[in-house]
Amino acid sequence: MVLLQVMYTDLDFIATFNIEPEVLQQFLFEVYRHYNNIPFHNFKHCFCVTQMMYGLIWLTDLKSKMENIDLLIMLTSAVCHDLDHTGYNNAYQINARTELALRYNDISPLENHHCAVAFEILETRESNIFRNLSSDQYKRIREGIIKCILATDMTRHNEILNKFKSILPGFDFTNKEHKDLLMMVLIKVSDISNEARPMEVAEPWLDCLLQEFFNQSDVEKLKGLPVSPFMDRDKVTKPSSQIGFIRFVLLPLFIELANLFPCLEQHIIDPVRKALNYYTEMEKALDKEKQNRSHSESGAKNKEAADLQPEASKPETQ
Ligand SMILES: Nc1nc2c(ncn2[C@@H]2O[C@@H]3COP(=O)(O)O[C@H]3[C@H]2O)c(=O)[nH]1
Ligand SMILES: [Zn+2]
Repeated sequence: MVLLQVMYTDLDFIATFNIEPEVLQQFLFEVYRHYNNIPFHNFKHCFCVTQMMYGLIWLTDLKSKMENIDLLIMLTSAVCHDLDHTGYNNAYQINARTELALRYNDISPLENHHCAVAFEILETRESNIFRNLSSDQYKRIREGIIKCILATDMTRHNEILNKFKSILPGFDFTNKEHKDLLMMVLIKVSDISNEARPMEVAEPWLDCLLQEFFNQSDVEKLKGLPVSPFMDRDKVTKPSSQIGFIRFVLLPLFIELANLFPCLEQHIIDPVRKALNYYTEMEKALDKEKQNRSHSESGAKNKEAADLQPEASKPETQ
């Protein structure tokens, strides 16, 4: 929590937006309290995503390209983006007809909820870090945070990526539509950036994600609900989960962002390519192990069959 405070201070938010330190502390404490103790979507995930956003802001020198209020929107969106996640994704919410799905009519139920919880925290004066801003500024921040948090729904991934691609050739930091899309891409990149971290950090995060996935699919099986194949413990392995995700989701997104900010190539694309190699090797090793196992199993079966044959029909041994 202290480190998050440092990020707000470091980016000059405290001074620019007149945020009192006790209010920031109270806000961050409320945020902390509203993350659940679940394997993946917990406060540590919130911290990692915020830290990545903070790192990206500095690496791309966004301070010189965007207004401070936009940076405040991005960092606060990262902090709040998974508030009160219960460990069950939107597909589950919709299929199980949970309270959230009913409340939000199946439209990004989780993301709508994360955002609503954020603004509930901000409704309390003691934890409202925006309380010294004008109503126009508050309005702009609210609109921005809603846009950013709702952009983290992965069912909108292609829509957002394609729009971003289409504006990239003439990207203009003074164009609101362009800036909004960049902010959405930045939170998306931060949200799914674990594989850009060192392997010792990334792999345990994958274990946590799979634990949450498997838990969901176990419950879905018990309740007779549809099970997503990428969450099924009988179908998924670590490499099978990561190879497709890195190839078809991470790299295409990260490459577009690096088109705008070439310095990111070394920071986010190189490590992700390394991770892809790592999981490809792991896949090969698993395949080999599987082959060996099936060979030895079929060898054992043959031997069993041979042992069951009558003496006369057994092959001659020398
Ligand atoms: N397979 C895989 N999925 C991921 C990884 N990181 C994030 N995701 C998925 O991307 C989603 C982003 O939004 P959520 O946090 O709701 O849930 C996340 C996961 O479903 C990863 O490293 N591997
Ligand atoms: Zn997240």
